[in-house]
Amino acid sequence: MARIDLDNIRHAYMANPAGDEDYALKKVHHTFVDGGAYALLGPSGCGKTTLLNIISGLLRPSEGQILFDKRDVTDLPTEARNIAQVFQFPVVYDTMTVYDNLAFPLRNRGVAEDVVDKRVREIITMIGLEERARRKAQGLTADEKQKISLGRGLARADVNAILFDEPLTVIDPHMKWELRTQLKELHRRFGYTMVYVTHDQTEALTFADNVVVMYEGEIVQIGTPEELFERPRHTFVGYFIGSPGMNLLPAAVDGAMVRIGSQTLKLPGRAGALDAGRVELGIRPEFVRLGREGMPVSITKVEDIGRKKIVRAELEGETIAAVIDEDTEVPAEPHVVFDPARLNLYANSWRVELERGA
Ligand SMILES: Nc1ncnc2c1ncn2[C@@H]1O[C@H](COP(=O)(O)OP(=O)(O)OP(=O)(O)O)[C@@H](O)[C@H]1O
Repeated sequence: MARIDLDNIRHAYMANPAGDEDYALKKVHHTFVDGGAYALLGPSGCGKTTLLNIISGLLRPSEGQILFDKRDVTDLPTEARNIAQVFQFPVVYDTMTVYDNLAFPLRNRGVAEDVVDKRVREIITMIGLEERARRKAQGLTADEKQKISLGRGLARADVNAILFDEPLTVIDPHMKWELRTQLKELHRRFGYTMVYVTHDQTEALTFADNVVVMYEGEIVQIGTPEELFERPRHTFVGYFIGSPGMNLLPAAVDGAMVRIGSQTLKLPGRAGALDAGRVELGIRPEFVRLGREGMPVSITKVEDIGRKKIVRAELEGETIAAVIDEDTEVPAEPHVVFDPARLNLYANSWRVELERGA
């Protein structure tokens, strides 16, 4: 498998792009390490497929270079990049059996038949199609056909990378979970470099060690699920990851103190000089404590979500959410306290590193 370097990539679909807004990818400069499992996560239109197509060679970037193990492949077509791809909808040979479909990429490379057989049997078990092995793909359900596509993508161990573009869209919800778990297990066993496009945060967070969050043509953060939860680098990551997303409140900051409306709180460190612009305080709903002390709020809604409750409230004219245990009582005169260690500060949407020990 290979390390993939995206070296100052930009892409515009239009001729003669002028400003940043004309680029579907504004600037991407990142490395996918050899053997890493990455999920590209973001809302529709943020540039995930564009980036994946640049890696696979379906698209040549307007600017920048793409390197596989430090070798420039920017001008190489897909066939010359030695990658496996799994798309959103099944790509199978209807007249071939399930077994032959899975064997195809291996036989194509002249792999010995006994090796082919061992590998195909392994994959057929993984995708749960043992009983269909000798049947023609024609007549199988869309779900089963997509499992074959997925299996074909995993058949060869000598590819540089395996790229997945929303591969589980047509798979039923229960099987989705199972296939995701198996993909993760295969990654652990064989150390593939995998890039997996999805707009579903559960899918991204359960599949990948590293989640690449994209927003408006940029990578705003690459991190483990924990990092994205605890230290979102950008306000978009804060509210896109998590359910409900991070509370973001307009704020004014002075050293280690931050003001929201008439309330003043202490930050876990000092903020250096900030450029003028929008300053926001971020706190995850899980770290908002509801009780009789702290900042007064008025409650607008309480939703039961099983073992927890989501409380929606107004604080200093802003709407916030708190996630509390189901048996926590909502007091008559409610107040909230923010866990000071969990406060994040944002200037113009980007996280401000606080100077600790101040
Ligand atoms: N062939 C194309 N020609 C012109 N514009 C395009 C083309 N393909 C994509 N775009 C535009 O580029 C931007 C990024 O699209 P892209 O398909 O990469 O996003 P995405 O994150 O994969 O979205 P989705 O999840 O909906 O597939 C969008 O504004 C889209 O309209």
